[in-house]
Amino acid sequence: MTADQQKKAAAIAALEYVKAGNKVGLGTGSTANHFIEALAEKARGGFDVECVATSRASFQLAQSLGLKMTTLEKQPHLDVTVDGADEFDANWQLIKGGGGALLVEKIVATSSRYMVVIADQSKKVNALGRFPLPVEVVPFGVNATSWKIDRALRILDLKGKQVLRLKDGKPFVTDSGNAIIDVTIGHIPDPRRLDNLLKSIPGVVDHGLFIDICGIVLMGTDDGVQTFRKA
Ligand SMILES: O=C[C@H](O)[C@H](O)[C@H](O)COP(=O)(O)O
Repeated sequence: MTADQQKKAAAIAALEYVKAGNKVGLGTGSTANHFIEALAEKARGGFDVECVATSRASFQLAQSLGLKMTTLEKQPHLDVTVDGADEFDANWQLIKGGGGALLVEKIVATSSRYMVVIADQSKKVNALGRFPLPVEVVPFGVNATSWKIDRALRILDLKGKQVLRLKDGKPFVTDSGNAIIDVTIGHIPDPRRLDNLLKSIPGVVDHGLFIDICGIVLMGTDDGVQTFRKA
């Protein structure tokens, strides 16, 4: 199976976690797109759900496929969010934000009774940190914020190589109007502590560590979809 086929298999398996009448958070990215397509197909058959998207791209896709859309303002409590991830570990901790949607994804996921992550098997890691950690920052004072990120890493005896994310040669702008600094760290021994330290920096809006947010991971493999579920 290709990685994309694994993503699709996981996305289809996630349909089982959505019940008729549910308010559903729709993730962002190539894996989440498979889920949006699968859910839209089910909805065309009369399955009634209302969805909140985590990005403009997901909103457009979902709407174009006929899914009934709402907003978190109108529906602040969702039943389930289904989203992809850049990495997940054995404790259901994640790194997300490769597509730049981490802030809204985290708001939507934490407004849901539970979050289901769908992934191909390349996303499973022994320890978080192989994927550069996306940190969403306010554009004002970005160099000062970057220095404070460095200081936070040093407190944990970590070093990180920071790169301002670009798109078409210009700073990438998130749906919320912020910039992203991608921080290559390597093995993150204490993601929870890093989460707290980064969140305490003025100028950091949020970051891609999703700690204690996800309870179920569905991973596509060559032998079918494997379920990792928190007890
Ligand atoms: O910002 C983007 C999201 O966090 C994505 O869910 C994540 O990057 C995984 O994307 P993909 O499913 O395309 O690998």
